[in-house]
Amino acid sequence: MKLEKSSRFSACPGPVVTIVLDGVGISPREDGDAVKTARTPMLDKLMANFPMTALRAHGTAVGMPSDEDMGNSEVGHNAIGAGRVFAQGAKLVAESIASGNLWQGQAWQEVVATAKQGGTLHFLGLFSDGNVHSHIDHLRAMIDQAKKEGVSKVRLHILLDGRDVGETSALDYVDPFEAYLDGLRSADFDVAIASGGGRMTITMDRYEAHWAMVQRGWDIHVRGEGRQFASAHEAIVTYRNESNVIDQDLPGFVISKDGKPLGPIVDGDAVVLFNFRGDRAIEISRAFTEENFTAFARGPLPKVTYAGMMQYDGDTKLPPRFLVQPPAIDRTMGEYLAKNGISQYAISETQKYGHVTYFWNGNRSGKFDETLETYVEIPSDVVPFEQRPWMKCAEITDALIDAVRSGKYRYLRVNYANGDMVGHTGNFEAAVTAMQGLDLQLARLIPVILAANGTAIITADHGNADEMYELDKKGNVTRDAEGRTKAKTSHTLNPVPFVLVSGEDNPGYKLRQDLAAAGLSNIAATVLNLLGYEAPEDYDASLIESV
Ligand SMILES: O=C(O)[C@H](O)COP(=O)(O)O
Ligand SMILES: [Mn+2]
Ligand SMILES: [Mn+2]
Repeated sequence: MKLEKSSRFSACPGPVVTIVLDGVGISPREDGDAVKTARTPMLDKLMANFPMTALRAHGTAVGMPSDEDMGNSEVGHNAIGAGRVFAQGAKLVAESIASGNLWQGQAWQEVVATAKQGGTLHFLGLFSDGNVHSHIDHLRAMIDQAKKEGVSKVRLHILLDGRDVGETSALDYVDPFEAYLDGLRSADFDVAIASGGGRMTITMDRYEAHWAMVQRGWDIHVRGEGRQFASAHEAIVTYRNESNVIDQDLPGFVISKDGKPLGPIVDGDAVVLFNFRGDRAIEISRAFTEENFTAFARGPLPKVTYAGMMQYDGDTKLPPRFLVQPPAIDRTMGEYLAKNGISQYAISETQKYGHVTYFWNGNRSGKFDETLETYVEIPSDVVPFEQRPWMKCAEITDALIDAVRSGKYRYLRVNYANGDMVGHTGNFEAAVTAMQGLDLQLARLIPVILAANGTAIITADHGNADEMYELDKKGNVTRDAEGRTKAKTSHTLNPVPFVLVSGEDNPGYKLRQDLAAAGLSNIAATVLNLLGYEAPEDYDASLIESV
């Protein structure tokens, strides 16, 4: 894994810093664009005065099945870190189902065998077609197949989305699905929704930001302990009437009959977590599989056959049993740098910490080199982010400035969560404030990088805050008769900025103009060139050429 010194590019005399503004895309319109609406004098100045281009960050450019698929943090950071595009979970699972390979795999066969020995087969996961963490079609295919293979009892534990899909769309998924289940149910096939809740209140925490969420999910799905309803539909309607929250924040519920939960998880059952993306699947998978588990009081651990849709962590091999082989992301830029003795620093706050470490390194939670790499996590607030739209961007910047000034690191990277985490709340004013808070930090950080003779790359992993209102099919903001807009909480299909900021008048390179559809996977080669190396042959092209 030796990197060749470049004969075309001289190494940047100071540190190279990649700044990922999570969820900050470039929208073609002004309406509902919190990025343009925000007063961001620093970002504006940088975009106007330094070489800039727009990068594709969605669809096939990041390994998603189609260009209708928005980008997300996993596929975006994977592409940035690996310098190549890998077919991603969404695509691999769909293919594995279409080809039938999934059913041939040992994991599926063990799951089915467990259920056929008298256990219940449970499916747990994000219940939408967002295609970020999961897809409801994969769930359907597995239920159909389980029935075909003679499984007699299936229970579903559904996490309501409202974050990768419309903010109040839960019933658009639940109602047709109940009708589909009605059609499947027979004397020898018993299938029902057993529990659920909003994805941001139960089960799908990430990076250990808030274990209490996972504990609530555990109690609801596994122990059947929670407020009882006759159906998921009833739970959703009741909660919506009681409090004005969007789907992702709906409280958990247990479906019961005569006071008895319909599907607690017990010894001898099989459990499939049908999310393919790992960040929000790891904690609950640990709860199901770790013998010595201390994150919360789990109670007795039911002896189940547990399978993830994928293996979520390539370093810890979690979970050991999984249905589809994850993308084989290898030879990431982080690994190359580590193996060539180049020091690295990565920082974010908890909510995005794994994005600049685990996703960046091809879904591996460890380091390549303990001595050459420093990873810093600033603890995130545990509050709704519309209440703290600045999040931890100032604290991150404090630490990053120290790291740049220390002179210890050749390559640094940071993820600022604001555009994305506040974008997901659907609160336009908060998203504007988030961008303004971020701009203050760029105004502190950039001069420090330039004073160290460094180069900064400002970019993003996908859009979010750039489109805070739902659009119609023609791409115009939807307004009702009173002119009211509908909040959009999900990511966008927009490209993202790539701004190359350096203090040198003649840095010896310029942006290439001949790359037709450059995307996030072109960043890694660019970074290696800026550090004075040629990129590995199979990396996607660099965005710069020497002059
Ligand atoms: O997990 C989430 O919060 C959303 O589904 C996707 O957001 P991210 O891809 O930016 O993390
Ligand atoms: Mn993101
Ligand atoms: Mn996001």
